[in-house]
Amino acid sequence: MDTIDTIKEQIGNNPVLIYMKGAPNAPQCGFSARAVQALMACGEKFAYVDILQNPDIRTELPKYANWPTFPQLWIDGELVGGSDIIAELHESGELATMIKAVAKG
Ligand SMILES: N[C@@H](CCC(=O)N[C@@H](CS)C(=O)NCC(=O)O)C(=O)O
Repeated sequence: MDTIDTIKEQIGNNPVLIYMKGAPNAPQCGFSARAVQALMACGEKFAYVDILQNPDIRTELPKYANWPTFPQLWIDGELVGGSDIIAELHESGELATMIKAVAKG
């Protein structure tokens, strides 16, 4: 499978998905750490892809998403944004609402 197909499958199969550096319990970048903390605070399950372990995705996703950096949060197949947007949505309470809506189908 080529990298873009892999990305499409990941985004399509996981209602809440974060592309990040490292893992949620061991983030390898402050931006990823901040983003994943906000996600964990919402209390729902989410999927992640460690782009440091997947260099092809690190190269291809920014072009596919038209978003240059990581982390990237995808909810219900749509790009939400990076750590700045995630932090804003978390502070306003919208992040939990968005995630709970998807988690409950
Ligand atoms: N303001 C950005 C900061 C994210 C950022 O600058 N990420 C950098 C450093 S982790 C990045 O992904 N660079 C490209 C790369 O490392 O492939 C956000 O809101 O997410």
